[in-house]
Amino acid sequence: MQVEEYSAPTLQEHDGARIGGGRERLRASLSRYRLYRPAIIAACVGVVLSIAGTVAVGRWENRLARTDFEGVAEAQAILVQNGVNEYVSRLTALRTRFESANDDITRSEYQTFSTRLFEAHRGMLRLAWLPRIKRKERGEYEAAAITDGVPAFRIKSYPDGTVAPESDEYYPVYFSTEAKTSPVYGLDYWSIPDHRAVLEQSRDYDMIGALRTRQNLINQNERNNAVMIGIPVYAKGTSRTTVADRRRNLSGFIVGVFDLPMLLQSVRANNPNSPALQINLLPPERVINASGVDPQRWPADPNIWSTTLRIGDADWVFQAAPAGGGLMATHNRALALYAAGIATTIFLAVYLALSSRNAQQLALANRRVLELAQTDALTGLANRAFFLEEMERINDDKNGRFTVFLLDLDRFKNVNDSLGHGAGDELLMQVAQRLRSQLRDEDVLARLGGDEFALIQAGSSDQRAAAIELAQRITKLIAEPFQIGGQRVEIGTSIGISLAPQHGRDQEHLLKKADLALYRSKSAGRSCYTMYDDAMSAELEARNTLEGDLRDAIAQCQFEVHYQPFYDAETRERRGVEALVRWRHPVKGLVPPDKFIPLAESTGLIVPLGEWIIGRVCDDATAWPDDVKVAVNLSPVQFKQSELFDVIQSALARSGLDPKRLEIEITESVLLERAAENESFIDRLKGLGISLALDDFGTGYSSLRSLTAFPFNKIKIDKSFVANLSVRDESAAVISSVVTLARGLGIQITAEGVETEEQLAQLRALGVNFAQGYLLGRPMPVEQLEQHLDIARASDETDEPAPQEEGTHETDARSAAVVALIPRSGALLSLASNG
Ligand SMILES: Nc1nc2c(ncn2[C@@H]2O[C@@H]3COP(=O)(O)O[C@H]4[C@@H](O)[C@H](n5cnc6c(=O)[nH]c(N)nc65)O[C@@H]4COP(=O)(O)O[C@H]3[C@H]2O)c(=O)[nH]1
Repeated sequence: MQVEEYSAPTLQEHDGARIGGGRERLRASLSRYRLYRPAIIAACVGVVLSIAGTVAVGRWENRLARTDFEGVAEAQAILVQNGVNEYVSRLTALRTRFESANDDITRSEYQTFSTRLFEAHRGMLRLAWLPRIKRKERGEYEAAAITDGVPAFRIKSYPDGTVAPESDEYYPVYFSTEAKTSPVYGLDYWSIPDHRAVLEQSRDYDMIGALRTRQNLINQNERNNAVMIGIPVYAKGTSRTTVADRRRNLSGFIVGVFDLPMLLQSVRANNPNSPALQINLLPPERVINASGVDPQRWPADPNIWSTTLRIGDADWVFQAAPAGGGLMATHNRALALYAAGIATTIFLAVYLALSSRNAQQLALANRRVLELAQTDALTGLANRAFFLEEMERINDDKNGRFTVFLLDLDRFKNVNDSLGHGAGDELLMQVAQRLRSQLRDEDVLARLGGDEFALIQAGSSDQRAAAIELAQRITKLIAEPFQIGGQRVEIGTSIGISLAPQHGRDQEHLLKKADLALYRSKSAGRSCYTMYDDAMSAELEARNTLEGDLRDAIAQCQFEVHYQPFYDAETRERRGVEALVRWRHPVKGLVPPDKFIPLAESTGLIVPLGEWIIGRVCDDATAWPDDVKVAVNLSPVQFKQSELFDVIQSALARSGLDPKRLEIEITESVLLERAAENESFIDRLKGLGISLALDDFGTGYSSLRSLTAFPFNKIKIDKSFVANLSVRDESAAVISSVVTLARGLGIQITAEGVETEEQLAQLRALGVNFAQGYLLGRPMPVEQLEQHLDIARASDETDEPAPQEEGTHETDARSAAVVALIPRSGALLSLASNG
């Protein structure tokens, strides 16, 4: 990872889908319509049904009302007919009276008789006697009337009321129920054309004539809706057989005027429960229209009911209409039904709308829960669960051809550790965005957790080529620098690929194989991709077998600790030994640590194994002379165990080994994590008197910062530097600088892997403190070492060959050969001399 200052950070926007506003709005409207469709349909159906119901009930109500109305109108017509009949019968009674008495009736008799008739009938306006006055009788009559108390009685003409001109005969109002001062007295009905026509007809045919009077005659207060009935009176005892008889013998007319509204009022007063009607009475003149319909008898208005009334000798038209203008019944039921229908509709529509909305909200909530369950919260990608489901779904498709990629970010941990988790999160989001940009819609991208991503590439014609092409693109894209919080960050990605159906169909196999390939990419140096092949499975199988064996080995104590001595580079005096573990495999023989330590570390088995080693080493070392120090390697995995300090302390306590004789060797990678915890752990170790060595210096990170940050007592220069001493001048230069630096810090230096005298001489010249290597002694079992030490002590006088490591790799003969060679190297001599 490289971290540099970056001045203008620009974070790319999340590449969410953007759809045109118009389409979006249309889609929103459609989905709203779909949501509320049941409510809308219910509302429409409800309104239609309400209207239909209202119309039907309205019609039914109308029919009812019409029937009611017709019944009432008919009853009123009967009542009016009765009233008219009664009225006419009274006029007829008056005629009888006149015809029996003839001229003998005096004004006062008339007054008495007619007032009785008049009072009994409220609709009557006037009852009058129109005598037939011949020209020569005029003066006599006028004088008699005045004598009777009618002031200034004169026979008058209609319409201006002036004195009537000379005529053969007159029919003036002579007797009347009016007050004697009324101007009606003397009015000649013969001068009123329509009155005269009716009267002439009634005279000629001895019938009761009737006339609808529409104009005020004399009295301005006279009502318009009046009916005049005229009855001819013939002279007593005269013939009335022919028209001529009747014309000749006519002595006058009884004229009655009754007011129609008043008559109806009186009818209604006698029937208070009858509903109000507007009633019209039309005279018998018939007007037939073009279609042959009598508009009076059969009016177009359906609200008018009509019948005929017999008045006098003619049929009059009686018309009745509801007083309010419409039919009598209101549409209460229809309105109530309409109101109830609309209210029910509204209720139902609102209920359905709310239910739909609730259902939608529930569905949305469910979908959100499902989404959350399927989505990685940080990146918004699919999560592991969804990814597995998708694989299964695609697997179910018989023709499913797809490629599985597993991706692991390289150096992501360093970003997290150095820039913080916020930066780590931001980096993951940007990685997700870059990956997404490389995929098609049908591909599936997921974050499985941490810095692990996975994707399914949908099948294409050349699956393998397409997979490689995509892997190359992704590797290149992720290797490009990121800008995180104003800083430039460089990482990489390792990819493992498996193909379906070639490498299997079910998700378990495909993921396992992609994982194996990923493992290979990582061990191959990262930032690369690997496609699965069957050899990887074989390797895995071997590894699994080894893991099983390793577990058994720990249980069955198949391990041994061998010791390799190290010496003072200058004097070649022994200084101590390094403990190096070996596995005595029942079948494979002695297995070196680099074949099982990494596996023990990845499986966590290193923890119990390491605990055993420390105990073993402490126990062994207590038997050795005090000047022999013992160094133990600690794995980074052990270092993370919080119990490690207690393990070391109790091993020391149990064995009684002086902590000053114990040296802990760690590699620099241990120090890169958990700096604070490491510092306190190291302080506690040093507090006990244990010394600390930095192993494999020159490989890996080799940061000088570690040297100054932690209180190392020793640096162990890696054997690769020593091997290169004679080949590359830089190696000597590096060792020289480290020696200078270490001296300045008060740290001692051990050179590992010293195999030749030349190397030893060079190292000595460079100022290295200690030397360790095959030249001086290979790792060896404890008995051999102890024997060697004893021998060494005992052989102060006798030459002894340098001790050799035993093992299945070396035959006894070979060991003997090596032993035979050692004295020629001179190492034994120095051991012996310094023993
Ligand atoms: N070519 C060459 N090699 C030489 C020479 N002198 C010593 N060596 C080898 O160099 C390795 C030194 O150990 P190391 O760097 O700590 O490297 C060790 C150490 O990292 C690890 N290891 C060994 N024992 C333990 C242990 O008990 N615990 C832990 N955690 N790691 C251990 O395994 C590594 C390998 O151990 P070994 O196979 O024993 O290999 C040993 C040793 O046999 C030489 O002149 N030439």
